[in-house]
Amino acid sequence: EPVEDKQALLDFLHNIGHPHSLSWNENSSVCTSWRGVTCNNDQSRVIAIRLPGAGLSGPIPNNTLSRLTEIQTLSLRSNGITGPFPLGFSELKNLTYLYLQSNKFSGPLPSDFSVWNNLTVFNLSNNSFNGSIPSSISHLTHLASLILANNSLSGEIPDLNIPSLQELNLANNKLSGIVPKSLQRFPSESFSGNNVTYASALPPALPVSPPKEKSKLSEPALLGIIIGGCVLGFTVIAAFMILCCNDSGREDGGLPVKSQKKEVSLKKTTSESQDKNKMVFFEGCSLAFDLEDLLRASAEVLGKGTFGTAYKAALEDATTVVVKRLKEVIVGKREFEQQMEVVGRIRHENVVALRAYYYSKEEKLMVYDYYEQGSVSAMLHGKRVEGRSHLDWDTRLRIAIGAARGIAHVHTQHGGKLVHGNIKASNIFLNPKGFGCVSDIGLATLMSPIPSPALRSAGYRAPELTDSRKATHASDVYSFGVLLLELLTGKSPIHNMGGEEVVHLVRWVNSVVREEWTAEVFDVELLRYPNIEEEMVEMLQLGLACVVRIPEQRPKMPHVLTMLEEIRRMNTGNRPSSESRSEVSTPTVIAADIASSSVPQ
Ligand SMILES: Nc1ncnc2c1ncn2[C@@H]1O[C@H](COP(=O)(O)OP(=O)(O)OP(=O)(O)O)[C@@H](O)[C@H]1O
Repeated sequence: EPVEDKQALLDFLHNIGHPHSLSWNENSSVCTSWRGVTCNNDQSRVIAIRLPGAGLSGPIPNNTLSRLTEIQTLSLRSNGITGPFPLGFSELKNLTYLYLQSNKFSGPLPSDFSVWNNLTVFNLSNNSFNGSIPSSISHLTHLASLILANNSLSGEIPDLNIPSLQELNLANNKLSGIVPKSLQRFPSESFSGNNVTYASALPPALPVSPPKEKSKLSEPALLGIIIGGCVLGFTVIAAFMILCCNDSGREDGGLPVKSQKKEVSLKKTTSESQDKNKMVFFEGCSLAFDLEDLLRASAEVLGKGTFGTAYKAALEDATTVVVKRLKEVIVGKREFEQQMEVVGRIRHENVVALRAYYYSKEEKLMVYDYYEQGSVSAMLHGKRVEGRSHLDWDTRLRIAIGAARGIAHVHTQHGGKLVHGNIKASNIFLNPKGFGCVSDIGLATLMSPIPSPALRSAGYRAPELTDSRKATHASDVYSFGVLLLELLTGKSPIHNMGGEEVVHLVRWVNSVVREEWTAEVFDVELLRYPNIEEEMVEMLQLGLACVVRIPEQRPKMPHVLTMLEEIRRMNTGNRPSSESRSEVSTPTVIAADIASSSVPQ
């Protein structure tokens, strides 16, 4: 039990306005039963406080939360907290996520940023902070998100040279002067509602293209983004698991614990009229269940994705389905239903069938078939299960061809207007014939936009796509190209090469191909197969064509499919024997061809 942290929290609560409902019992364990408090694994320190919308009021009492020296996440958003920015927070050296938005803070922003070496998200929006934006913010070398919108900040925007910064919002303040060069890569909305101008002739809405990089990807920007992204992703998953396991009485639809084995119930603590909102089943669905069955089913969390949480649910008749509980659906019922009708009608062996959906104000569920083998991402990057072999070349080709067939089919739907919008290895499964099939179709347009680039989707998203809802056929092709590179290299779209350097797959492959070729680009697991270099190189060329920067220059999905099928024909029909191939080009030689033909990023 972290006794000192516990006392600091009690001192905090006793000295700030709070409703009766928020009471921490001194005699109970701070780590397991205090609402909004998370401890580290050995329960020796408090590492996160999350009290959003908890009804806190008045200033943050001095020398209370600042004693939580191991805290990483502090969320006090949407309360009625007044007074200045608590100076003691600047001493919290492990702080990574700070959410103080939507309170009544006033006075200047902090100016000492020397201790926050890990700060990744800094959100002070919707308060009454005034004074200028300190240039010392650029000491925050891991900052990915800086949100200071809707305050009364004035003066000029400092030249914030923070390469890791992905999201910036300074809108609706009293800022003036010129948007510094270092921040012109952000869209004009980041600065709207101020009196600022752009010095350069560049159109403000367009992000400034980054300077053409040289061969190696050593940009600190990427490093920051990725490390920030990884930390955030990790923390979100960890926090989610902790919430699932510990927080049984949540009001926000949290998942009551059933057992220690992460088995959860889908039933929400809130009740709602289920009569009006029935499960809608699609044709060909032999599943017989209603919402009650689904909510009663014993479920297991498969993972939390961009659009919500996926559960594996075992129905009483022993059928297993995947239930996706969507969050942040921004469209109304009608639009949601229309999209579901389009997606739910698709019956194709390379598209994961949407079996049913449920829509109500409080709950949006989608029901899919369950794929026991897991996703292509898990197959490629997951822990090697004893006895399970790695993905051989033929399987990878079948994954690519199947996924391409599925996506090409999706692109023909709804008068050619349907877009997948979220192609990535974790959304691709293997159908019974061992070919890829795609899931998660058409959800991006229904959900609130994912900040650009979404941490989870980073690496797959086409560079032109600033709003995740505006995906196009061409941006799908880009994401598919990344998938091809992933299958070829065995590397995640954003990965670490061993040292501290973080690599963006597309740029890395491009740079290797452009510079001096090494066969290293291919997954070492594939090198054990004889005579597949030519196919791999063809596929590499295709992948690189899909990920060119200019959307119009990317091939269309049917063409990509044809090319892949041709590669497979090479594979199954025309593959020369190992003897006759021995004098054929090595990857090194062939790569030179690619280098001269590929379009650089
Ligand atoms: N039909 C399914 N069968 C088996 N596993 C699934 C199925 N659908 C999703 N999963 C797995 O559940 C986990 C969570 O899926 P989910 O789709 O919510 O997140 P994601 O794929 O990581 O991101 P996104 O939300 O962007 O698709 C992933 O590991 C995914 O591969």
